[in-house]
Amino acid sequence: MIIAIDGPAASGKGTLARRLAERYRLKHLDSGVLYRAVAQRMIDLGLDLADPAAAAKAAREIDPARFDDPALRSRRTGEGASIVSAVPEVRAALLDFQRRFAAEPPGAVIDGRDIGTVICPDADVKLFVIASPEERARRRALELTRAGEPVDEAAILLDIRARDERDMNRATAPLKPAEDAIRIDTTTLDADAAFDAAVSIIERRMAERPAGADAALRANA
Ligand SMILES: Nc1ncnc2c1ncn2[C@@H]1O[C@H](COP(=O)(O)OP(=O)(O)O)[C@@H](O)[C@H]1O
Ligand SMILES: Nc1ccn([C@@H]2O[C@H](COP(=O)(O)OP(=O)(O)O)[C@@H](O)[C@H]2O)c(=O)n1
Repeated sequence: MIIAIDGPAASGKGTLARRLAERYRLKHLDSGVLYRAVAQRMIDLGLDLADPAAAAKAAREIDPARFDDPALRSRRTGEGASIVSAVPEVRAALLDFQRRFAAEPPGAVIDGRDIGTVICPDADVKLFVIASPEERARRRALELTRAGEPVDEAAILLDIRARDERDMNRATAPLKPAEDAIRIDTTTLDADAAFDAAVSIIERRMAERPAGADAALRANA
């Protein structure tokens, strides 16, 4: 069973993905961490984030052991991730890792920008999670402040809008819903309500499928 969750920055994808992975006992991958790791490596080495060749090299050198590094969650690294993620060679270098992760049993919940469209086009369920830019800026500002990086919400809103623009308009794997994705607007939903909405979509999808197709998932849930 593969659940693909895409959507813009701070829409609540990761929170939802973690909870769904727990509920259905699937593995979880926050694919954004891969792009953040590329940007962080470049920042650590003092490289120019706008240099595509350097970004492609950094993408081949990232170390999964560092994915938990809190530095990856910083505002600067998130911005950097959005810049390096537009480089086709960076995306190509990170493709295998994600496909292998998805293919390993018992299946996975993966969140990002292109999971339902490029990484796992055959995912069993595709969700596209959105929220208004203002609400996303409020959430991200709160999150960064709690993590010890006090920020100005107005500046975060500008970051979010710039990131949406870059992510939606790049030539390779732009942020967009897959044709068969189901949207969840979390602007007025708290994390529990977003989770309930997702579970009912997944249960409905399972009920529509031929008997036995989701036996493993039912057994896990
Ligand atoms: N439905 C929600 N309502 C309010 N806050 C949320 C909701 N979902 C997530 N959050 C909070 O918003 C921030 C961004 O959520 P996250 O799941 O990391 O988003 P994304 O993975 O889309 O960037 C986190 O601090 C998280 O706790
Ligand atoms: N599957 C993905 C995941 C992230 N990304 C890029 O990586 C950046 C950081 O992703 P993220 O998911 O960690 O960002 P947030 O949504 O948590 O702010 C995004 O702005 C995208 O540009 C991507 O291009 N494709």
